[in-house]
Amino acid sequence: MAASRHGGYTRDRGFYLDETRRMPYPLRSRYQDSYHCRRDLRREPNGIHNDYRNYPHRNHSPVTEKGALGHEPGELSSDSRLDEPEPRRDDMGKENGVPVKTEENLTKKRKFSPIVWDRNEVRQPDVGSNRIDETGEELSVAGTPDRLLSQTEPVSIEGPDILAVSPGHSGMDDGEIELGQIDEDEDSNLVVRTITSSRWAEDDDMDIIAPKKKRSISPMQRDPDKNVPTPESGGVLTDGSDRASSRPSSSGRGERGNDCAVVDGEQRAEHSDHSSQRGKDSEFRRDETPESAGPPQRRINMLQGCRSVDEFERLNKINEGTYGVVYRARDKKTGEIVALKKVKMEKEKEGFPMTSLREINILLSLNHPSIVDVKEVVVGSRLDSIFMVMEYMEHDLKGVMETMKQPYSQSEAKCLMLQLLEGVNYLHHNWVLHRDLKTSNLLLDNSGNLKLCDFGLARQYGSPLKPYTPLVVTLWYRAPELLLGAKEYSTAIDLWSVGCIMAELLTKEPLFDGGDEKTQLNKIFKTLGTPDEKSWPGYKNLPGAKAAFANQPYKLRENFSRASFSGQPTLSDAGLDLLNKLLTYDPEERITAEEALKHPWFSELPLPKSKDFMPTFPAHNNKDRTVRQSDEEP
Ligand SMILES: Nc1ncnc2c1ncn2[C@@H]1O[C@H](COP(=O)(O)OP(=O)(O)OP(=O)(O)O)[C@@H](O)[C@H]1O
Repeated sequence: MAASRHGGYTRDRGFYLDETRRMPYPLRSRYQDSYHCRRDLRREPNGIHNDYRNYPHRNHSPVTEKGALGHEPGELSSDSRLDEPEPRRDDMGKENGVPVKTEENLTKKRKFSPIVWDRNEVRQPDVGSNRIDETGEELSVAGTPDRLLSQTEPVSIEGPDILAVSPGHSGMDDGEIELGQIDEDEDSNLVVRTITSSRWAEDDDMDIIAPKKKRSISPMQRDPDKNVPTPESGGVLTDGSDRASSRPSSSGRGERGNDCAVVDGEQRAEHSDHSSQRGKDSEFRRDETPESAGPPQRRINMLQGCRSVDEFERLNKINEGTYGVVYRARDKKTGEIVALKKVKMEKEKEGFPMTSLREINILLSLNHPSIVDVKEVVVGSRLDSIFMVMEYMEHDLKGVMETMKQPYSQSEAKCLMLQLLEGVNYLHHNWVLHRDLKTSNLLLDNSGNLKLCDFGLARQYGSPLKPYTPLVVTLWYRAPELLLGAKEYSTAIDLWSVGCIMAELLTKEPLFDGGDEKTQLNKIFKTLGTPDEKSWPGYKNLPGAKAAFANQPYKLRENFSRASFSGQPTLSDAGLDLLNKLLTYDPEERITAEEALKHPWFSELPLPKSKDFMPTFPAHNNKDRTVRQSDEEP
């Protein structure tokens, strides 16, 4: 496969990255110390990557007279973004001795993100049989042969070691979180990984989590050609020193303990302080995002010592999705209102559902204001059910838009889009594809915060590459490459969904609301024009492109031609440009989240509305009513 804008993998060179920015933070910090370090990485004295200076708001000129330039109430003032003292820059273009991103080296930077592709041939192990691992220990393999391909395939949880989840990293790949999963390395050696062999798990931690069965696999699986650790190869931890340095901050994070959820109080406090501070600030400041602080290091022993769900008073059912029922609940001890997502287990005969395990692991490893926070995992009173305790958000975007009379204005849409893109950018920088971005998976609170939820389809990606199903992403938000059966896909699929969401914010109508895949494609082509080899090189080779589609012209502009409620155009030319870039057919050419955040639409008038001035909505269905057992389990 040739080099790609969104990633690269060749048989000869294996998976390669041109920039360490695509690596999970611990990986990145390690690489920044090595010769792989890129010139354009800004590195703070504490080793944390920080690229806030490229935040779009920083580039536009100050507005001196608020309101005179047509600001809507609550729009961000440019002045406030220029308050921070500029660091000293020396002759070599370094700030405080650190190379700095400049327009020049930014444009030179190659844009790579790892690509995910399907492999047609997957050698499957004898499932159900036991295997001998490298240590000579017999390992039991649970699950079914096609579990690597299945999103919903449950795996059995067996033994004390696999009750432990060590999610304190951004780079948990399936090989690590899927218990008892067989992984296939480049040399076709089958390796059984357990959760405790996560690349962030330290030996001593493993002793605590799994004192009886310590299964060792090589913690550093390297790309065979480049000798480079990759997310899916599970490699970061080569030795103790690497381990130490791979953690963005070792201070107090991931302290071991016997509690179910060992969350460092200081870090948690930092996060909530941070969130509330962000709520107060009327601007987005890239330098404040926890992205720069790296993912938290948390460790959960899922069943041992977990709090019981009885410690929460269930107030009302919020919603029921495919994978779980979500309740609003009150922590009896602290009085805190939380969301409890009950993991659906009824249909799972063979153990804990994979999607839920994946969601819990991924959410626990992430830490960003635009990603819903999972506080802990609790168990049902009969120990037969699992609940995720999440921060409570009053609304989801889908519900809110159903009640709105008018669509969001441009400045409101910009406020939401920035938060959405920040979240997606954070995910992609941490090698996570969400794969199910849609309005019902975007939570809103009455302080103007937007957060991504539902990571049931999310997964880590990287190398060695594994087969991923194209049947991801709810139809309306599904990228054309998935609809046309592309065998490889990457971060670009999430950006397509973001484009659909952007259009929906501004029109209040789903952009492409097909009832089946063919209709969905037809609706896309009707608006964006039918793709061809010129607009999308390689299009003709896609399995679905063999079908004859009528030749349609491009007419996206028409969707936004009418004036908005406020008399302004629903979408400016710059806004249309961003939308076009998000809805670009060729995934290689589709804009990345990082690029989108710098798009001029965000810095032109009307400026993004401050969160403080975003519309609020009455909480629906929130009349406190304790949910009885009969409500919960019919
Ligand atoms: N933390 C939260 N606070 C408030 N409401 C929430 C929260 N998490 C989820 N919800 C509500 O529950 C709904 C379903 O949640 P979620 O999408 O996580 O479940 P799911 O079973 O994975 O859904 P899906 O069928 O979309 O896959 C959301 O659309 C939202 O309305």
